[in-house]
Order: sequence, then structure tokens, then C-alpha cells
Amino acid sequence: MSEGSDGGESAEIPDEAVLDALFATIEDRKERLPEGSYTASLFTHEKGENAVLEKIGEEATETILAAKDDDDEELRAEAADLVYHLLVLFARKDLDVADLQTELRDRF
Ligand SMILES: N=c1c2ncn([C@@H]3O[C@H](COP(=O)(O)OP(=O)(O)OP(=O)(O)O)[C@@H](O)[C@H]3O)c2ncn1[C@@H]1O[C@H](COP(=O)(O)O)[C@@H](O)[C@H]1O
Repeated sequence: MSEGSDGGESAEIPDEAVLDALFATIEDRKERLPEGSYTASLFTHEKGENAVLEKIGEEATETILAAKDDDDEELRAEAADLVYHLLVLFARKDLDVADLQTELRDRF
């Protein structure tokens, strides 16, 4: 995994801005398609959208298994993988973090 679009200063990102910063990095990879970027590979994969959909399925399964194992460290890591791949799907669909936040806020 390479550095984010801000040059790797992730420790300076406040918790509440992490999803926006990650999504900005994903959008950057989508636009520039840099060599060696895993994120970029999800936008150029020969399977098309199925590449990220399959990863979401895998990460969801791994999240469930971590929960069943009562392995909180693994659960945190797999849940992060799942959220990251969901955000890549959002970027593919021209949706963004604000769309997700609006959907969740409207449920309060
Ligand atoms: N948050 C993530 C992130 N989470 C998970 N992943 C990748 O998602 C993949 C998860 O796949 P698996 O768990 O199945 O692990 P694997 O053994 O590598 O599996 P395969 O990919 O080989 O199938 C791994 O390659 C992880 O590196 C991520 N890749 C990138 N990011 C973010 O995206 C930014 C840009 O990264 P690049 O795309 O590398 O430029 C990074 O700085 C991060 O902030």
C-alpha cells in the first residue's frame, strides 16, 4: 500500500476527516491511474466493476469470520478493508462520502 495523495501525512488527519481524506485519495487514483497503485488497479481491472464487487464479498466474509472468532484486532482490520472497498465502489459509481453521510443522517 502506498502513501495517500497528501504525501503520507496521515497522522495529521483528524479522525472525523479520515473518510474524506481516504476518498480524496481514491478519487486521485481514479483520475491519475498511477502505476503500482492497488486502488488504480481496481478501476482498470479486466473484470470491470466485478473486481471491486468480489473484494467487497471477500472482505465482508472475512469480517464475519473475525467477529465469529472474537478476534477484535482482525475485525478492525477486515472492517477497514471492507469500508475502503465500499468507497472504491462509490467512486466507480460517481457517488461520494457525502452521499453515504446523508443517507445515514436521514435515518436519525
Ligand atoms: N485503505 C486502503 C486499503 N485497504 C485495503 N487495501 C488493499 O486491499 C487489498 C485487500 O486484499 P486482501 O485482504 O485480499 O489481501 P491480499 O492478500 O493483498 O489479496 P489480493 O489483493 O492479492 O487478492 C490489499 O492489497 C490491501 O493493500 C487498501 N489499499 C489502499 N488503501 C488506501 O488507499 C491509498 C492509496 O493506495 P494505493 O492504491 O496503493 O495508491 C493508501 O494510502 C490507503 O490509504
